[in-house]
Amino acid sequence: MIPSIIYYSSAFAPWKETLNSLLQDTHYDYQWVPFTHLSEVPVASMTIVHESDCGEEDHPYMGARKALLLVKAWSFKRSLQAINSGANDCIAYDDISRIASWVVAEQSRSAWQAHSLDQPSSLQTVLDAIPVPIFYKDELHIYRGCNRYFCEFLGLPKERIVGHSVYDIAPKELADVYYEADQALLAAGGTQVYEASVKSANGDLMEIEFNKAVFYKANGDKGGQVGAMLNITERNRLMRQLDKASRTDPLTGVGNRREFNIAVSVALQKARQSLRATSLLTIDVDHFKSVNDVYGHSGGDKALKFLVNSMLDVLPDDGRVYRIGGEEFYVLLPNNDLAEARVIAEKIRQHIPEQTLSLRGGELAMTVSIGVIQLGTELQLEDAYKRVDRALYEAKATGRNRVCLAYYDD
Ligand SMILES: Nc1nc2c(ncn2[C@@H]2O[C@H](COP(=O)(O)OP(=O)(O)OP(=O)(O)O)[C@@H](O)[C@H]2O)c(=O)[nH]1
Repeated sequence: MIPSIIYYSSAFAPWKETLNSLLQDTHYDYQWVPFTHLSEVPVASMTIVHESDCGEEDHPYMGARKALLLVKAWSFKRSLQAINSGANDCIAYDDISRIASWVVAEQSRSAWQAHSLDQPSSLQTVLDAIPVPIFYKDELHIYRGCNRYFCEFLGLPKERIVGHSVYDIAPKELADVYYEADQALLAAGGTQVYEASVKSANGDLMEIEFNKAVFYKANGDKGGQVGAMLNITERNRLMRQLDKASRTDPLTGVGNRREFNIAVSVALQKARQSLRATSLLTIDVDHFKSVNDVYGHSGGDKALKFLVNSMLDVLPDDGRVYRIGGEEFYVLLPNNDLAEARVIAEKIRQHIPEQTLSLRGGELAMTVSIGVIQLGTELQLEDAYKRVDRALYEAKATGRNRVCLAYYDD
């Protein structure tokens, strides 16, 4: 017969021989192994630990090691406290006959458990068929089951997971985080959904959506929690890609009106905090229709891209260009007042005609008309857009290739 191993902590050593002689009357063989810290003891072992050898940091390890806690002064309250902390049972250290019956009962229970774990269940087959890592833990945070994908995700065989605490399968820093989250969910009950970055067994960093729920025993007590880990890395990547596309002008690569609306709101908020002024230029290409007429639509497209690059040449580092309409652009200057914005607008106006683009059919040089306004609060934005449009119209009406300023007092 294979001897059953009993792990024991040092303060119990003087009582070991007395217990051993009692156990000799049973039909079992026992092997004794001393330990100094519970984490050294293999999971699912029979463990006898004296309270003087056990601190609070050992509690997460107790449940997975079927720890019998021996106490100096036994009371029902003390026993309950120990069991709630993860101990399998709690007995007075000198109550040797009770300790002996615990050892025998535990040994026979383990044999039954091992037997039932070997039996495949239909629930396990269902879990294994779901292509998402799934696990369940009892109220002491011990893994009681998981599916094939959970094992693959962790890169561990099932025997290394089931019956183990999170401290047995994850580094302590991570285990502390999981343990705390599990405790919070168990205390609150119900369900919990959150996203976290997790490293899989092959080292890939994945974005995971954890869906967890507390389950209850037949008597209504909390039994533990189940968790499913949805890999949302690809979904999030696509969402980020879609979001970027929805804010970008595909022709020129600069932001569109949607991106501008977000940017102007952020700029005004920052400007209020830093007491800096923010200004806006609205820029429209002069006689752009004739560019299309002469060089064709694709020539016009090239001209628009070229124009954006020419504007960027002379913008301050924090200035941003947005394409608002066909050949109309906004330039947001988050740290410039009206006077500074006017200087920048003039630079753009002069710089653009100096740039020539070679197109099939000839060399193209363009001019632009520009309206300039210093922005007020977010509430005044609609009014500001109207006013700066009027300034642009004035630039067009008074000969084009001009900069006109907009004010609030007209
Ligand atoms: N190639 C090209 N042309 C565009 C695009 N979007 C708008 N347009 C053209 O831009 C031209 C705008 O013409 P108008 O609004 O009449 O203005 P304009 O000719 O620039 O004249 P002013 O603004 O009055 O100086 C039209 O011919 C549009 O077809 C685009 O994405 N690509």
